[in-house]
Amino acid sequence: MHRYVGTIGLLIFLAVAIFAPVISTHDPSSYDGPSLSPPNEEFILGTNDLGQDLFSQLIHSTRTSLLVGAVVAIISTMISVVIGLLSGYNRRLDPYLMGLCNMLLTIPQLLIVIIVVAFSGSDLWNVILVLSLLSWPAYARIIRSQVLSLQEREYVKAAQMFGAKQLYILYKHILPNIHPLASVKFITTAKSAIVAEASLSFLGLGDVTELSWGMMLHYAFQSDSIFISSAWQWWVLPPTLCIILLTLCFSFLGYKGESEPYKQWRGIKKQANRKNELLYKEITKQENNPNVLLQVTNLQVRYLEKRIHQKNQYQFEPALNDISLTLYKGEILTLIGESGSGKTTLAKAILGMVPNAEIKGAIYFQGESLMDLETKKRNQKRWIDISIIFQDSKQALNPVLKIGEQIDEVLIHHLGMNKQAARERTKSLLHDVGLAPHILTMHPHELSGGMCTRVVIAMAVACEPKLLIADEPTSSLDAITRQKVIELLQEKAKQFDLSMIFITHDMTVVSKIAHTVAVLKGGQIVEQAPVWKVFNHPDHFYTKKLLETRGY
Ligand SMILES: Nc1ncnc2c1ncn2[C@@H]1O[C@H](COP(=O)(O)OP(=O)(O)OP(=O)(O)O)[C@@H](O)[C@H]1O
Repeated sequence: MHRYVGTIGLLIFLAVAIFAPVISTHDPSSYDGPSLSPPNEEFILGTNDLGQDLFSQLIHSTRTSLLVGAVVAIISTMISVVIGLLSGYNRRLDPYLMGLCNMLLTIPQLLIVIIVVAFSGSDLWNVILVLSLLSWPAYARIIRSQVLSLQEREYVKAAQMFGAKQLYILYKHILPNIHPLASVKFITTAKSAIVAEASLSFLGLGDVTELSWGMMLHYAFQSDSIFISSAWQWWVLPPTLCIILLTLCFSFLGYKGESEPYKQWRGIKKQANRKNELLYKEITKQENNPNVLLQVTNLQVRYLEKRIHQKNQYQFEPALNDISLTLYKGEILTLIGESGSGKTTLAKAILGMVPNAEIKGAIYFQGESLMDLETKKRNQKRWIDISIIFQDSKQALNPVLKIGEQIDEVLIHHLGMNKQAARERTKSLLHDVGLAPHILTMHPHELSGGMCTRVVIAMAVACEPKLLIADEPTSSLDAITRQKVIELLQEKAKQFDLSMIFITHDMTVVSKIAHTVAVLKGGQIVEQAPVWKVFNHPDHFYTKKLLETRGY
């Protein structure tokens, strides 16, 4: 909607600029009327102190503002993109180009513009050139960072490895990712160039041979009559409003409003919340079993992004459908199923970590409804009551913090320990997971994948939670390390009377660690049973197929 308003507004301004000679009723520079005439039939917006028609001046000024905005935006965006690309690609040129950027960024720009225009003459093209040359550095830096980061992405590396030419990579992978930045740069620069030109003209530094809204304001404020008569209403207000409206049109153009699917989505979420309320009431009526740790009832999760568009209607496909499961204290439940069956979504839904999704159903933890909790309270449960270990342990650790600091942070923030006590406990936690004390001062990139998994396990059990959710923690480990990590988790489960939801594709791991197994297929649990039953007498044909393909 905002974009439509912006585009229509800009098109109107553009049409006015193009057809200015046709729309205007007088020659804007001729002295056709009486001095300071109020609006009347002949002079729609009245006249200025020299008897010139203000309406015609206003219409012709649109050309100057649009010209300045468009040309400055084009030149400045092009310079930003070229300098950003050169700097990102060429390591030799980079320090010089970035040095220039930094220098230009530290100089007060308005002052420079005023000095340069004052000395070089206030010709409109001088103003355009100065504004263009001073407004590129900030975005050139942003584009350079983007180029540097894109060059490290897997898909760019893969393209380089299969021998793709630099131009191909630039066209196919780099430019499409820079395009949104360049669009934003264009819009913001056009907006500020229009305001800058108007300000310069207002200060008397504009081109006196070109009509502009700023120049109209400059002449208006030079005339004493503006302060003692009502002439300001037709001399000052219209150009001021035009500047505001044109910049607003650019702002609207750059504003990314709520998309159509999102609007439908909000309606769906509202309905879900109402249904959830009814379900909670029903469940809370039921008696609580003290041995039940986690109770998931009729859980349905639909992602905003997982949708199909049919007959002008968006349909959001469920990633999880009607999931119900019970986890008892001390139980280790493994979740198995093919890729995309919803295992990770279930883990994240329990922790409330799927923000862009509609969630129906109920999740009770120790008799308390997790979905009823405010986000802050639910987040507080993380680490203390429920911990999660993600698939890629290295990614879960902060690369710029030392391992010791990361574990200390959990203990200090969640258990309120002082620094010294936290450090002692961190040492003992690392010892428990079989890591030497010198790990404390190392960064994640200095550790192997298996060591990172151990660190994450140490963090996950640091606050002695009741439930640990482990999402394929062993998938990237070799057989021996995998075995060690499994034993470690079993030991921790015993030590802290921990219940666990363990997600894995590995049947050997299931057979070693699980008490019960839940088999997920297409977002639904097709079978849930004790591990011996699943391995010996699976009920569902999908479970049988899954076991057969894994050689069981
Ligand atoms: N952020 C998301 N936005 C939209 N759809 C998503 C998102 N995350 C997951 N999905 C979809 O939800 C479904 C379940 O995904 P999920 O990651 O839970 O599967 P999984 O069983 O954990 O897979 P894997 O074993 O490969 O990790 C998939 O169809 C996936 O496309």
